[in-house]
Amino acid sequence: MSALRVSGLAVDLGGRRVLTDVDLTVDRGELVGLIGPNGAGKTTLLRGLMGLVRPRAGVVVVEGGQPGYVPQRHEFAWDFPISVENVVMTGRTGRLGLLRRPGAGDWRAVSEALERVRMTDLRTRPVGELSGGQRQRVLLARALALRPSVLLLDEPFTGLDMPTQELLSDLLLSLAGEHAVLTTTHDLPGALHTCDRLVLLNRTVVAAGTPDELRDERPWVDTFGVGAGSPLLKILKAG
Ligand SMILES: Nc1ncnc2c1ncn2[C@@H]1O[C@H](COP(=O)(O)OP(=O)(O)OP(=O)(O)O)[C@@H](O)[C@H]1O
Repeated sequence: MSALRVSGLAVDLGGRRVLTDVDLTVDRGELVGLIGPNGAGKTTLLRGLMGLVRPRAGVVVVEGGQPGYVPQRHEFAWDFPISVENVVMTGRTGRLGLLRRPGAGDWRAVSEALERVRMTDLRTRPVGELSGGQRQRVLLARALALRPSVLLLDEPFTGLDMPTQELLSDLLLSLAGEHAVLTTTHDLPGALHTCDRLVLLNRTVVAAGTPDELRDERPWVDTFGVGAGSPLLKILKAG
């Protein structure tokens, strides 16, 4: 049984159909890349899987109930005066409720999550002082603090330098050992190199498969609407 199962998902925003008839699965042990042009509905799909937008139709089944969610970095208020470990604790506030103080078990989950992303040394640092790569790891730890089976990440590589991207992609690969990981990305070469499977999305799933199974140009042309000489297709050939 897949850790994440989506079937027939449709989402309307502002009176317009943004996603239609989306089917996908992600198994524990898989790192799956969600790829598509700007406006394809990638973020909307992740938000639909999180229950942040109400689907018009379809079924979403998530092992363990709630996925861990890593939003785009710019969506987080980094200038708020709060330490790394307290940001990671907010990943559990849904569990805590408003009136209960964090208990030993909550702090243990936070410590484990910080250890997993190798941020323990910086746990008391104000988040406003962190680099982009460190911030990305804090958001990942915040998602891990819930100990989810399914991890959803929205463009985690954007704005990171190459070595930091490589570190993060190694981290995601190792997390995929114990989780089902679905990540949106515009880094096509990175996705072809790293992901177990790719899902090409443009309002619906145009194609899905391993990078090897997606060597053919057709689904990429259909997804991105590019012409024959497009650099995107050259990346595909080079990969
Ligand atoms: N709150 C909203 N109200 C109405 N339309 C919206 C809303 N949020 C997003 N949309 C529209 O839904 C479509 C999908 O947007 P979404 O952000 O999911 O795309 P995306 O694939 O994540 O794009 P990008 O790669 O640019 O991040 C776009 O046409 C966008 O304009």
